[in-house]
Amino acid sequence: MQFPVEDIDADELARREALFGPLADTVRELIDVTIRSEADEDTILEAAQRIRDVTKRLNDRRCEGGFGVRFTEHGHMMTWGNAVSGLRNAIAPPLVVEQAADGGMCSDFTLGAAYEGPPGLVHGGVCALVLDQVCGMAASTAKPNLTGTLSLRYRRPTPLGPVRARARIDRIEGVKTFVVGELYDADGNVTVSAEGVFILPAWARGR
Ligand SMILES: CCCCCCCCCC(=O)SCCNC(=O)CCNC(=O)[C@H](O)C(C)(C)COP(=O)(O)OP(=O)(O)OC[C@H]1O[C@@H](n2cnc3c(N)ncnc32)[C@H](O)[C@@H]1OP(=O)(O)O
Repeated sequence: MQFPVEDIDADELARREALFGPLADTVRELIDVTIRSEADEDTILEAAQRIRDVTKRLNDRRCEGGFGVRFTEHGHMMTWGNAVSGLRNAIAPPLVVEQAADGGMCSDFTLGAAYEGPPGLVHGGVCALVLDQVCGMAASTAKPNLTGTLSLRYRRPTPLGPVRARARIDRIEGVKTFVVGELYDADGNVTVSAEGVFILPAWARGR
């Protein structure tokens, strides 16, 4: 696994964040309105053509593969392509994950129409996606741990709208970190609970 280091200082980092963050925000809005627009046919056809045109321009220069996990020379980690929290990923809700008072991880975010499964409810796979990330981050504060096993119990439906995710380490046994996590709806009810085993992979041991 490669973790490239980019030769950029704090000002250049801030410039790139201010450039690419709003682009992803705009595309995220576009995804939402693509699902929900009731505009007339001409408007939809024109929009599709204009989006094709600008996509072609953006495609002129791009990196190969995914964005990856990159670092600045000062050790700032850029996970900008991450499916859950990536600054440049319009598919990401995106989650801002913070350290909670209990030492675990916590995030408050909103899941709109793009994350729907049953009508008005968050897709079960999206619940798993979010919990994998937040549990993985709780497990990885010191070292990078990958998901080995993630078990979920869907206790009640998760309505689209404001959602909270929490996760904390339950125990550590050798290279295995056991994590528990939950999703909560806007009323504070637990909708999904998770138990995960996160593993320090063989290639990262001793580093
Ligand atoms: C850097 C920033 C991080 C931010 C967090 C991001 C969160 C995102 C989380 C993810 O999405 S990670 C991506 C999804 N996960 C993967 O792609 C993992 C794919 N699987 C692997 O790479 C390897 O199978 C794995 C690293 C999980 C284990 O391989 P190893 O060769 O390191 O395991 P090894 O055979 O040495 O076993 C070590 C211990 O783990 C146990 N183990 C291995 N695989 C397991 C498994 N799948 N589930 C539970 N336990 C497992 C194994 O029994 C053993 O237990 P003991 O120490 O008690 O003997």
